[in-house]
Amino acid sequence: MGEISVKKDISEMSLAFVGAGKMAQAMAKGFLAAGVVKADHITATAPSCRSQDTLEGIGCQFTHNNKEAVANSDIIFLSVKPHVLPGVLQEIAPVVTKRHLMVSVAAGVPLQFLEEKLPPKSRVIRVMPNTPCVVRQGASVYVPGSHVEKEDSEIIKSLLSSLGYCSESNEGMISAVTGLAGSGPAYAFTAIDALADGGVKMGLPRELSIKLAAQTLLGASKMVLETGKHPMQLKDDVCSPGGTTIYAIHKLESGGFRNLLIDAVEGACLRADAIAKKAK
Ligand SMILES: NC(=O)C1=CN([C@@H]2O[C@H](COP(=O)(O)OP(=O)(O)OC[C@H]3O[C@@H](n4cnc5c(N)ncnc54)[C@H](OP(=O)(O)O)[C@@H]3O)[C@@H](O)[C@H]2O)C=CC1
Ligand SMILES: O=C(O)[C@@H]1CCC=N1
Repeated sequence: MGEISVKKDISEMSLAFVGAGKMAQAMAKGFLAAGVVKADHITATAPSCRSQDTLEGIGCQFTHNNKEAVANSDIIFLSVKPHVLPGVLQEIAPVVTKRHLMVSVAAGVPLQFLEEKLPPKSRVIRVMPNTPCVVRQGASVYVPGSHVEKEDSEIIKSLLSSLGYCSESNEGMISAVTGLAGSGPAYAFTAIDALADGGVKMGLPRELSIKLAAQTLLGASKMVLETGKHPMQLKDDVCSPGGTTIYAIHKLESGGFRNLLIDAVEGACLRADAIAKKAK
């Protein structure tokens, strides 16, 4: 996680999450764990009280009033579901000013749509984060809108880097990023659960199975990131000739394991594209 020097003091800035659900909570908790933002500088909004205890429990403010939260904050994370976003943009547009840096995490909602629904020249950035932000192991990209200044991008890069890996991207890539990294944790959780089932089937206790499965994926991921070796070379290093692993790999290949993962990324990517078309 590289440190970035930003002239404005981010720790003095106030953040609002419009939408206080799973993604907002993951980011808010990650920011607090990283110590980049003060808890009492974060406000989250939602129509119900579902998330209130969690947000207040970590020292953040919670309100049902979107306009007030936006008016009193510098950086606004639009963290409602994509189909809810048009109504929210219409509601908050009257209080959005030059002060505000608007950051949408909504899958599939294009920058042009966001910019058109907000006052002219609004500074808008599109971000695709993922839930491992909560443990500061997120993988995010951001795409600056047409009226974003260099320092705005630096602020977002600095904030997102505190939550894990982050890079600037272009909007043409963001659906694919969504299919791979935005949705990706769900594939990994499913893989961990299935591996744990395998352990249980072969006689291991459930708790040990889940730990072994999760730590195995964590260790393998770290090896890819830290050795710089190609994943298939690392796979070959585990496969002893005539040993156990190549028998398992044969089973995976027979079942179309790689095809399924490629299809999964493609499916989520195409869904993000379909959401984008609806927003136009
Ligand atoms: N979950 C993920 O892994 C990821 C999600 N995203 C994006 O993040 C966004 C949020 O997703 P997620 O957190 O999963 O969804 P959740 O359903 O967990 O959260 C949505 C939040 O929006 C609130 N909300 C609903 N209507 C309004 C409104 N009119 N004004 C203010 N808040 C409102 C909900 O309140 P209430 O609880 O009262 O209904 C809830 O707090 C989506 O656009 C998604 O595409 C992006 C990357 C990853
Ligand atoms: O499933 C979704 O639509 C959101 C966006 C990426 C991850 N979760």
